[in-house]
Amino acid sequence: MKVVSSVSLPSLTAAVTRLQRQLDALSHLAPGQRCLTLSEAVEAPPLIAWLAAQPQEAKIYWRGRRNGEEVAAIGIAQRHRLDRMPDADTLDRLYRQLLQQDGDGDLRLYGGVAFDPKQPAWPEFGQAQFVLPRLELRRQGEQAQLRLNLSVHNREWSQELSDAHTALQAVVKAAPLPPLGPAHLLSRQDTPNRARWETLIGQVTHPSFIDDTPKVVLARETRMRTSAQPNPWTVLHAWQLLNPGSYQYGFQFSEQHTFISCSPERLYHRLGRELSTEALAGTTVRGFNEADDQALADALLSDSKNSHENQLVRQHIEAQLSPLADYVGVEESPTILKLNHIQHLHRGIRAEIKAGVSDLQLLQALHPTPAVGGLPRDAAMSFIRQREGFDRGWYAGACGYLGQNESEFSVAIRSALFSPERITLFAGAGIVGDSEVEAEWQELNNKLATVLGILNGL
Ligand SMILES: C=C(O[C@H]1C=CC=C(C(=O)O)[C@@H]1O)C(=O)O
Ligand SMILES: [Mg+2]
Repeated sequence: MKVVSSVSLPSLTAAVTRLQRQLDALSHLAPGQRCLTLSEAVEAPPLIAWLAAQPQEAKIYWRGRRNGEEVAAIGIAQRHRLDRMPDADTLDRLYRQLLQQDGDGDLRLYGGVAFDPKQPAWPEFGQAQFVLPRLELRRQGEQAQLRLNLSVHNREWSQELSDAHTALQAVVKAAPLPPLGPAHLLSRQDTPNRARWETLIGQVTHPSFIDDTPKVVLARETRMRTSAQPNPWTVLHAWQLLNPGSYQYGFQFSEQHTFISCSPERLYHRLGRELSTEALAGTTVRGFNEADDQALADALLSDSKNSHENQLVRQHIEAQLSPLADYVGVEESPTILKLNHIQHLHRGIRAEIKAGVSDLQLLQALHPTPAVGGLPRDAAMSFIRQREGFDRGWYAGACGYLGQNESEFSVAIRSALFSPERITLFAGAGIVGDSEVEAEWQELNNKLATVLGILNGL
């Protein structure tokens, strides 16, 4: 029989006080140790609302697709920002050094890498940025932990203790999320526009191109100006309610710019040497009723263009993982992954990676997959870089966290960047030989429908 504890969890304020006491008792760090985490059980507030209310930068929200774990993190104990993509050896050294610092084995660096290291980086985000947050609220069901991370990376221990005190003192209670409206759309600009899209599809599907480059995922940037800027955390919250089975995350390194995503796509999840990834490509809309919805799903499963889109992703992932793994297994028949407005073809892929293979090797092997880049990777990336007409930045990049025993990354599609002057939305579609201009343009619109619905509700 399960014994239900009658002892209630401490409030956030009480947990902060307890952490302050733990901090007071810490005058030194054990020799050789570089990081330390203090933690307290806590009765979790609504995490996004708590995060939105905090005065401290940076703010990170993460909710994985797997087990409902939710994280809200604030402040920075360590920041690793790369403005140019360093070579693999430098990255590998940095990564191993970071993970060696791990005190309780559960330290996580949250962040992301851009889609294309050869495109100009988004200011504030960089080509890659990972942070060890100062404070993390991790919630799993009713259980939550408030974690305070301390680090002596590039600094004195006494300074670190004093900064940690300041961060604890600045924590405030959750407040209701600011409402979305009222606001209205002032302007909208699509890059590429419809005419340019037609040209690009013509170039990609031309026999002389497609024979060597069977798939290019072309994307569109939609810039919108509204009469009042909605709070990005309120938008993320509304989005997550509509797609509860997707990854949900947000990165705000300063108050100016916030990148949010409600992505259905996993790049990979690694637990020890067990790896789980997927081929997610091929799209149709949802039906108005159950019969309609099933008919659309059946049509998607038997459609040759969409099957081809998915197969190319699957084959590439399998080939990329094989040299790094003792075993790779792929679901032969795709299944349907249903979202609020659209449905996708999905193939689960599992692997047991070889001992010693690092997350950076995995990131380099898997990212970007042909679900967002194309095939062959270099030719498709070069086409996108030269012709698409905007910098993808973190859209279609990889966002998540690195840990010693466990790491997880999502592909940052279905995403939006909030800037002082505008909101930028992104959507892409896999272009293959049988692609049709209008159908692929509609697919972009379908992929934006959920977030546009939220923003139109302003
Ligand atoms: C590139 C995107 O979606 C990818 C993921 C799923 C299905 C896709 C498709 O059917 O084209 C795309 O490959 C995006 O949403 O921006
Ligand atoms: Mg498609």
